[in-house]
Amino acid sequence: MSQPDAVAETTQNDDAPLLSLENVDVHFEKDQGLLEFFEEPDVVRAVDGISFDIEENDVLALVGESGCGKSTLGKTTIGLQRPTGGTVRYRGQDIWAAKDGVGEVDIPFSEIRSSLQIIHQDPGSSLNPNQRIVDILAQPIKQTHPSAGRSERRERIYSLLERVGMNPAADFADRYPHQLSGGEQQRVALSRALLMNPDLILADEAISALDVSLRVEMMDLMLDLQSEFDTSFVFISHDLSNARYFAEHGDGRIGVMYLGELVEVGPAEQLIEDPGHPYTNVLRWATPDLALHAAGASDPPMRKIDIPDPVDPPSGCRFHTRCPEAREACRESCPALTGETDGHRTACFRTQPDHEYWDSPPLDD
Ligand SMILES: Nc1ncnc2c1ncn2[C@@H]1O[C@H](COP(=O)(O)OP(=O)(O)OP(=O)(O)O)[C@@H](O)[C@H]1O
Repeated sequence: MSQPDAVAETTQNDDAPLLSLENVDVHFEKDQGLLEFFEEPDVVRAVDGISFDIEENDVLALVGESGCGKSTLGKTTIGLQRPTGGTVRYRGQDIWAAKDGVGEVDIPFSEIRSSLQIIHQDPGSSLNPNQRIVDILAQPIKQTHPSAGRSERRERIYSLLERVGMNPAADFADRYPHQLSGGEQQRVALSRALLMNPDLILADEAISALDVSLRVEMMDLMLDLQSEFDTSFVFISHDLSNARYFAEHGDGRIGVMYLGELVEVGPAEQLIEDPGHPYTNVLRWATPDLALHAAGASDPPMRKIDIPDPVDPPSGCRFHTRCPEAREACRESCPALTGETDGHRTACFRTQPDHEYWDSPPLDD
Protein backbone atom coordinates (compact mmCIF):
# COMPACT_ATOMS: atom_id res chain seq x y z
CA MET A 1 0.00 0.00 0.00
CA SER A 2 1.21 3.54 -0.64
CA GLN A 3 2.81 5.32 2.28
CA PRO A 4 1.17 8.25 4.06
CA ASP A 5 2.31 11.57 2.66
CA ALA A 6 2.40 13.46 5.94
CA VAL A 7 4.22 11.26 8.40
CA ALA A 8 7.02 12.79 10.40
CA GLU A 9 10.56 11.61 9.55
CA THR A 10 11.60 9.26 12.28
CA THR A 11 14.60 7.15 13.08
CA GLN A 12 13.56 3.52 13.32
CA ASN A 13 15.49 0.57 14.57
CA ASP A 14 15.40 -1.71 11.50
CA ASP A 15 16.58 -4.78 13.42
CA ALA A 16 13.93 -4.53 16.12
CA PRO A 17 10.73 -6.59 15.86
CA LEU A 18 7.57 -4.73 14.91
CA LEU A 19 6.37 -5.20 18.49
CA SER A 20 8.15 -6.62 21.45
CA LEU A 21 6.61 -7.31 24.85
CA GLU A 22 8.96 -7.98 27.71
CA ASN A 23 7.70 -9.27 31.04
CA VAL A 24 4.46 -7.31 30.74
CA ASP A 25 2.01 -7.08 33.66
CA VAL A 26 -1.38 -5.42 33.76
CA HIS A 27 -2.83 -5.43 37.27
CA PHE A 28 -6.15 -3.69 37.91
CA GLU A 29 -7.30 -2.47 41.29
CA LYS A 30 -10.87 -3.63 41.82
CA ASP A 31 -13.42 -0.98 42.64
CA GLN A 32 -14.24 -1.60 46.34
CA GLY A 33 -16.76 1.22 46.90
CA LEU A 34 -16.64 2.58 50.47
CA LEU A 35 -14.48 -0.35 51.56
CA GLU A 36 -11.49 1.32 49.85
CA PHE A 37 -11.16 3.61 52.91
CA PHE A 38 -10.63 0.62 55.19
CA GLU A 39 -8.99 -2.12 53.17
CA GLU A 40 -6.16 -2.62 50.71
CA PRO A 41 -7.72 -2.89 47.23
CA ASP A 42 -8.08 -6.30 45.60
CA VAL A 43 -5.83 -6.55 42.57
CA VAL A 44 -6.87 -8.47 39.42
CA ARG A 45 -3.78 -9.85 37.71
CA ALA A 46 -5.22 -9.64 34.20
CA VAL A 47 -1.82 -10.06 32.52
CA ASP A 48 1.21 -11.41 34.33
CA GLY A 49 4.82 -11.56 33.11
CA ILE A 50 4.13 -12.02 29.39
CA SER A 51 6.87 -11.70 26.75
CA PHE A 52 6.68 -12.23 22.97
CA ASP A 53 7.63 -10.56 19.70
CA ILE A 54 5.50 -9.83 16.67
CA GLU A 55 7.23 -9.42 13.33
CA GLU A 56 6.12 -7.79 10.07
CA ASN A 57 3.33 -9.76 8.36
CA ASP A 58 2.96 -11.93 11.41
CA VAL A 59 -0.17 -13.63 12.76
CA LEU A 60 -0.71 -14.41 16.43
CA ALA A 61 -4.04 -15.89 17.53
CA LEU A 62 -4.68 -15.57 21.28
CA VAL A 63 -7.06 -18.08 22.78
CA GLY A 64 -8.29 -18.90 26.28
CA GLU A 65 -11.47 -18.92 28.36
CA SER A 66 -13.41 -15.78 29.24
CA GLY A 67 -11.58 -13.50 31.68
CA CYS A 68 -8.10 -15.00 31.10
CA GLY A 69 -6.77 -11.62 29.92
CA LYS A 70 -6.86 -11.85 26.10
CA SER A 71 -8.39 -8.41 25.50
CA THR A 72 -6.20 -6.73 28.09
CA LEU A 73 -3.09 -8.28 26.52
CA GLY A 74 -4.27 -7.31 23.01
CA LYS A 75 -4.91 -3.71 24.03
CA THR A 76 -1.57 -3.55 25.81
CA THR A 77 0.16 -4.84 22.66
CA ILE A 78 -1.25 -1.98 20.57
CA GLY A 79 -0.64 0.78 23.12
CA LEU A 80 -4.26 1.22 24.22
CA GLN A 81 -3.66 -0.12 27.73
CA ARG A 82 -0.72 0.99 29.84
CA PRO A 83 1.10 -1.94 31.45
CA THR A 84 1.71 -1.80 35.18
CA GLY A 85 5.04 -3.63 34.68
CA GLY A 86 7.45 -4.52 31.88
CA THR A 87 7.86 -2.84 28.51
CA VAL A 88 6.08 -2.77 25.16
CA ARG A 89 8.23 -1.64 22.23
CA TYR A 90 7.24 -0.66 18.71
CA ARG A 91 10.22 -0.98 16.32
CA GLY A 92 12.47 -0.66 19.36
CA GLN A 93 10.70 2.43 20.75
CA ASP A 94 9.21 2.06 24.24
CA ILE A 95 5.56 2.99 23.53
CA TRP A 96 4.89 4.53 26.94
CA ALA A 97 8.18 6.44 27.03
CA ALA A 98 7.04 7.94 23.70
CA LYS A 99 3.65 8.77 25.19
CA ASP A 100 5.20 10.39 28.28
CA GLY A 101 8.03 12.06 26.33
CA VAL A 102 10.62 10.32 28.50
CA GLY A 103 14.17 9.94 27.13
CA GLU A 104 15.00 10.19 23.44
CA VAL A 105 11.80 9.57 21.49
CA ASP A 106 12.55 8.29 17.98
CA ILE A 107 8.97 7.50 17.04
CA PRO A 108 6.18 9.81 18.24
CA PHE A 109 3.27 8.20 20.12
CA SER A 110 0.76 9.51 17.55
CA GLU A 111 2.57 7.62 14.80
CA ILE A 112 2.68 4.45 16.89
CA ARG A 113 -1.01 4.63 17.72
CA SER A 114 -2.07 5.11 14.12
CA SER A 115 0.11 2.15 13.05
CA LEU A 116 -1.65 -0.16 15.50
CA GLN A 117 -5.37 -0.46 14.82
CA ILE A 118 -8.23 -2.40 16.40
CA ILE A 119 -11.49 -3.92 15.24
CA HIS A 120 -13.96 -4.91 17.95
CA GLN A 121 -16.54 -7.61 18.46
CA ASP A 122 -19.33 -5.06 18.08
CA PRO A 123 -18.44 -2.76 15.15
CA GLY A 124 -21.77 -0.97 15.51
CA SER A 125 -20.61 0.66 18.73
CA SER A 126 -17.34 1.89 17.21
CA LEU A 127 -18.91 3.46 14.08
CA ASN A 128 -20.42 6.93 14.51
CA PRO A 129 -24.19 6.38 14.07
CA ASN A 130 -24.66 9.93 12.75
CA GLN A 131 -22.16 9.65 9.91
CA ARG A 132 -22.60 8.02 6.54
CA ILE A 133 -20.13 5.25 5.66
CA VAL A 134 -18.36 7.49 3.12
CA ASP A 135 -17.76 10.13 5.82
CA ILE A 136 -16.60 7.56 8.38
CA LEU A 137 -14.04 6.26 5.88
CA ALA A 138 -12.97 9.74 4.76
CA GLN A 139 -11.54 10.46 8.24
CA PRO A 140 -8.53 8.12 8.09
CA ILE A 141 -7.72 9.24 4.53
CA LYS A 142 -7.72 12.88 5.65
CA GLN A 143 -5.25 11.87 8.36
CA THR A 144 -2.89 9.74 6.25
CA HIS A 145 -3.22 11.51 2.87
CA PRO A 146 -4.14 15.09 3.72
CA SER A 147 -3.47 16.27 0.17
CA ALA A 148 -6.12 13.94 -1.31
CA GLY A 149 -9.14 15.84 -2.64
CA ARG A 150 -12.80 14.86 -2.28
CA SER A 151 -12.98 12.84 -5.49
CA GLU A 152 -9.72 11.00 -4.80
CA ARG A 153 -11.00 10.11 -1.32
CA ARG A 154 -14.29 8.86 -2.74
CA GLU A 155 -12.44 6.80 -5.34
CA ARG A 156 -10.26 5.16 -2.67
CA ILE A 157 -13.27 4.48 -0.45
CA TYR A 158 -15.30 2.94 -3.27
CA SER A 159 -12.46 0.69 -4.38
CA LEU A 160 -11.82 -0.51 -0.81
CA LEU A 161 -15.54 -1.11 -0.13
CA GLU A 162 -15.66 -3.26 -3.26
CA ARG A 163 -12.48 -5.03 -2.21
CA VAL A 164 -14.06 -6.00 1.12
CA GLY A 165 -17.11 -7.38 -0.69
CA MET A 166 -19.53 -4.42 -0.46
CA ASN A 167 -20.45 -4.38 -4.09
CA PRO A 168 -21.48 -2.08 -5.75
CA ALA A 169 -19.94 0.44 -3.34
CA ALA A 170 -22.41 3.16 -4.32
CA ASP A 171 -25.18 1.09 -2.68
CA PHE A 172 -23.41 1.23 0.68
CA ALA A 173 -21.38 4.46 0.77
CA ASP A 174 -24.26 6.79 1.59
CA ARG A 175 -25.89 4.59 4.21
CA TYR A 176 -25.64 5.00 7.97
CA PRO A 177 -24.14 2.19 10.11
CA HIS A 178 -27.55 1.06 11.42
CA GLN A 179 -28.63 0.42 7.83
CA LEU A 180 -25.95 -2.27 7.48
CA SER A 181 -25.87 -5.86 8.73
CA GLY A 182 -23.36 -6.88 11.41
CA GLY A 183 -21.11 -8.45 8.77
CA GLU A 184 -21.22 -5.30 6.62
CA GLN A 185 -20.45 -3.12 9.66
CA GLN A 186 -17.44 -5.31 10.41
CA ARG A 187 -16.23 -4.88 6.81
CA VAL A 188 -16.49 -1.10 7.22
CA ALA A 189 -14.55 -1.28 10.51
CA LEU A 190 -11.87 -3.36 8.78
CA SER A 191 -11.73 -0.86 5.88
CA ARG A 192 -11.37 2.03 8.31
CA ALA A 193 -8.48 0.27 10.06
CA LEU A 194 -6.76 -0.50 6.74
CA LEU A 195 -7.04 3.10 5.57
CA MET A 196 -4.70 4.06 8.44
CA ASN A 197 -1.88 2.06 6.71
CA PRO A 198 -1.50 -0.04 9.86
CA ASP A 199 1.44 -2.27 10.65
CA LEU A 200 -0.83 -4.36 12.84
CA ILE A 201 -4.55 -4.87 13.39
CA LEU A 202 -5.90 -6.28 16.65
CA ALA A 203 -9.07 -8.24 15.82
CA ASP A 204 -10.66 -8.61 19.27
CA GLU A 205 -13.37 -11.29 18.97
CA ALA A 206 -14.06 -9.61 15.61
CA ILE A 207 -15.97 -12.57 14.19
CA SER A 208 -17.71 -13.82 17.35
CA ALA A 209 -20.91 -11.86 16.80
CA LEU A 210 -21.25 -12.88 13.15
CA ASP A 211 -23.40 -15.74 11.89
CA VAL A 212 -21.40 -18.95 11.82
CA SER A 213 -21.71 -19.01 8.02
CA LEU A 214 -19.98 -15.62 7.75
CA ARG A 215 -17.09 -16.29 10.13
CA VAL A 216 -14.86 -18.18 7.72
CA GLU A 217 -15.62 -15.62 5.00
CA MET A 218 -14.53 -12.77 7.29
CA MET A 219 -11.38 -14.61 8.40
CA ASP A 220 -10.49 -15.30 4.74
CA LEU A 221 -11.01 -11.64 3.93
CA MET A 222 -8.74 -10.50 6.77
CA LEU A 223 -6.06 -12.97 5.69
CA ASP A 224 -6.23 -11.92 2.01
CA LEU A 225 -5.94 -8.29 3.02
CA GLN A 226 -3.10 -9.11 5.40
CA SER A 227 -0.81 -10.02 2.52
CA GLU A 228 -2.12 -7.28 0.22
CA PHE A 229 -1.65 -4.54 2.82
CA ASP A 230 1.47 -5.96 4.53
CA THR A 231 -0.24 -6.00 7.91
CA SER A 232 0.27 -8.19 10.93
CA PHE A 233 -2.70 -9.48 12.92
CA VAL A 234 -3.32 -10.30 16.56
CA PHE A 235 -6.54 -12.30 16.42
CA ILE A 236 -8.37 -12.87 19.71
CA SER A 237 -10.90 -15.65 20.08
CA HIS A 238 -12.30 -17.82 22.86
CA ASP A 239 -12.80 -20.51 20.21
CA LEU A 240 -9.83 -22.72 19.45
CA SER A 241 -11.15 -23.81 16.06
CA ASN A 242 -11.35 -20.18 14.87
CA ALA A 243 -7.92 -19.43 16.30
CA ARG A 244 -6.61 -22.51 14.53
CA TYR A 245 -8.18 -21.54 11.19
CA PHE A 246 -6.80 -18.01 11.36
CA ALA A 247 -3.31 -18.96 12.52
CA GLU A 248 -3.00 -21.92 10.15
CA HIS A 249 -4.13 -20.04 7.06
CA GLY A 250 -2.04 -17.02 8.06
CA ASP A 251 1.02 -19.22 8.63
CA GLY A 252 1.14 -17.92 12.20
CA ARG A 253 1.15 -18.98 15.82
CA ILE A 254 -1.43 -19.67 18.49
CA GLY A 255 -0.86 -18.31 22.00
CA VAL A 256 -2.83 -20.00 24.79
CA MET A 257 -3.60 -17.88 27.86
CA TYR A 258 -4.64 -19.10 31.29
CA LEU A 259 -5.39 -16.76 34.22
CA GLY A 260 -3.26 -13.89 32.89
CA GLU A 261 -0.32 -16.00 31.74
CA LEU A 262 0.80 -17.30 28.37
CA VAL A 263 1.07 -21.04 28.93
CA GLU A 264 1.83 -22.24 25.41
CA VAL A 265 2.71 -20.64 22.10
CA GLY A 266 3.58 -22.28 18.83
CA PRO A 267 2.81 -22.90 15.16
CA ALA A 268 -0.93 -23.65 14.83
CA GLU A 269 -0.74 -27.18 13.47
CA GLN A 270 1.95 -28.31 15.91
CA LEU A 271 0.21 -26.84 18.96
CA ILE A 272 -3.11 -28.48 18.07
CA GLU A 273 -1.73 -31.85 17.04
CA ASP A 274 0.82 -32.12 19.82
CA PRO A 275 -0.14 -29.81 22.70
CA GLY A 276 2.50 -29.46 25.38
CA HIS A 277 0.31 -27.93 28.08
CA PRO A 278 -2.52 -29.87 29.77
CA TYR A 279 -4.69 -26.74 29.54
CA THR A 280 -4.30 -26.63 25.74
CA ASN A 281 -5.50 -30.20 25.81
CA VAL A 282 -8.62 -29.08 27.70
CA LEU A 283 -9.33 -26.41 25.09
CA ARG A 284 -8.86 -29.00 22.39
CA TRP A 285 -11.23 -31.37 24.15
CA ALA A 286 -13.82 -28.59 24.47
CA THR A 287 -13.75 -27.80 20.75
CA PRO A 288 -16.14 -30.14 18.90
CA ASP A 289 -14.84 -29.03 15.47
CA LEU A 290 -11.50 -30.55 16.25
CA ALA A 291 -13.24 -33.93 16.40
CA LEU A 292 -11.01 -35.22 19.15
CA HIS A 293 -13.80 -36.40 21.40
CA ALA A 294 -14.00 -39.67 19.57
CA ALA A 295 -10.45 -40.53 20.49
CA GLY A 296 -10.76 -39.36 24.11
CA ALA A 297 -13.02 -39.64 27.11
CA SER A 298 -16.38 -37.89 27.40
CA ASP A 299 -15.26 -36.05 30.56
CA PRO A 300 -12.96 -33.06 30.29
CA PRO A 301 -9.29 -33.83 31.01
CA MET A 302 -9.39 -31.80 34.24
CA ARG A 303 -9.61 -32.56 37.97
CA LYS A 304 -11.88 -29.57 38.71
CA ILE A 305 -14.11 -27.39 36.58
CA ASP A 306 -14.06 -24.26 38.79
CA ILE A 307 -11.97 -21.37 37.51
CA PRO A 308 -9.80 -19.84 40.27
CA ASP A 309 -10.19 -16.18 41.21
CA PRO A 310 -7.74 -13.94 39.26
CA VAL A 311 -7.48 -11.78 42.39
CA ASP A 312 -5.92 -14.69 44.25
CA PRO A 313 -4.46 -17.05 41.63
CA PRO A 314 -3.08 -20.43 42.72
CA SER A 315 0.59 -20.63 43.70
CA GLY A 316 3.15 -22.24 41.38
CA CYS A 317 1.60 -23.28 38.08
CA ARG A 318 -1.78 -21.53 38.04
CA PHE A 319 -3.39 -24.50 36.35
CA HIS A 320 -2.31 -26.96 39.05
CA THR A 321 -5.68 -26.85 40.86
CA ARG A 322 -7.41 -28.27 37.77
CA CYS A 323 -4.60 -30.14 36.07
CA PRO A 324 -4.91 -33.95 35.89
CA GLU A 325 -1.11 -34.26 35.73
CA ALA A 326 -0.34 -31.93 38.67
CA ARG A 327 2.26 -32.95 41.24
CA GLU A 328 3.62 -31.32 44.37
CA ALA A 329 6.29 -29.47 42.33
CA CYS A 330 3.55 -27.68 40.38
CA ARG A 331 2.12 -26.16 43.57
CA GLU A 332 5.55 -24.97 44.67
CA SER A 333 7.07 -23.35 41.61
CA CYS A 334 5.96 -21.74 38.42
CA PRO A 335 7.19 -23.19 35.11
CA ALA A 336 8.60 -20.69 32.58
CA LEU A 337 7.81 -20.88 28.86
CA THR A 338 10.53 -23.10 27.43
CA GLY A 339 11.30 -24.48 23.99
CA GLU A 340 12.67 -23.07 20.76
CA THR A 341 12.82 -19.28 21.02
CA ASP A 342 10.68 -18.67 17.94
CA GLY A 343 9.06 -22.09 17.78
CA HIS A 344 6.84 -24.13 20.05
CA ARG A 345 7.17 -23.13 23.74
CA THR A 346 5.29 -24.51 26.73
CA ALA A 347 5.12 -23.54 30.42
CA CYS A 348 4.85 -27.03 31.90
CA PHE A 349 7.41 -29.12 33.80
CA ARG A 350 6.29 -32.20 31.88
CA THR A 351 8.13 -30.93 28.80
CA GLN A 352 11.42 -31.06 30.77
CA PRO A 353 12.56 -34.71 31.10
CA ASP A 354 15.06 -33.97 33.90
CA HIS A 355 12.82 -31.78 36.03
CA GLU A 356 12.28 -32.68 39.70
CA TYR A 357 8.54 -32.77 38.85
CA TRP A 358 8.98 -36.41 37.81
CA ASP A 359 10.12 -37.37 41.33
CA SER A 360 7.50 -35.35 43.16
CA PRO A 361 4.26 -36.95 44.44
CA PRO A 362 0.93 -36.44 42.63
CA LEU A 363 -1.46 -33.96 44.21
CA ASP A 364 -4.32 -35.64 45.98
CA ASP A 365 -6.67 -32.67 46.52
N1 LIG B 1 -10.63 -1.97 33.55
C1 LIG B 1 -10.65 -3.03 34.34
N2 LIG B 1 -10.72 -2.90 35.68
C2 LIG B 1 -10.72 -3.97 36.50
N3 LIG B 1 -10.64 -5.25 36.07
C3 LIG B 1 -10.58 -5.44 34.74
C4 LIG B 1 -10.58 -4.36 33.81
N4 LIG B 1 -10.49 -4.88 32.54
C5 LIG B 1 -10.45 -6.21 32.69
N5 LIG B 1 -10.51 -6.55 33.99
C6 LIG B 1 -10.44 -7.92 34.55
O1 LIG B 1 -9.25 -8.51 34.04
C7 LIG B 1 -9.46 -9.88 33.74
C8 LIG B 1 -9.15 -10.13 32.28
O2 LIG B 1 -10.13 -9.48 31.48
P1 LIG B 1 -10.09 -9.51 29.88
O3 LIG B 1 -11.31 -8.78 29.38
O4 LIG B 1 -8.78 -9.06 29.41
O5 LIG B 1 -10.25 -11.09 29.59
P2 LIG B 1 -10.69 -11.82 28.26
O6 LIG B 1 -9.93 -13.09 28.22
O7 LIG B 1 -10.58 -10.91 27.10
O8 LIG B 1 -12.21 -12.12 28.57
P3 LIG B 1 -13.49 -12.10 27.59
O9 LIG B 1 -13.25 -13.19 26.57
O10 LIG B 1 -14.64 -12.41 28.51
O11 LIG B 1 -13.54 -10.73 27.00
C9 LIG B 1 -10.91 -10.19 34.12
O12 LIG B 1 -10.93 -10.72 35.43
C10 LIG B 1 -11.58 -8.82 34.07
O13 LIG B 1 -12.68 -8.77 34.95
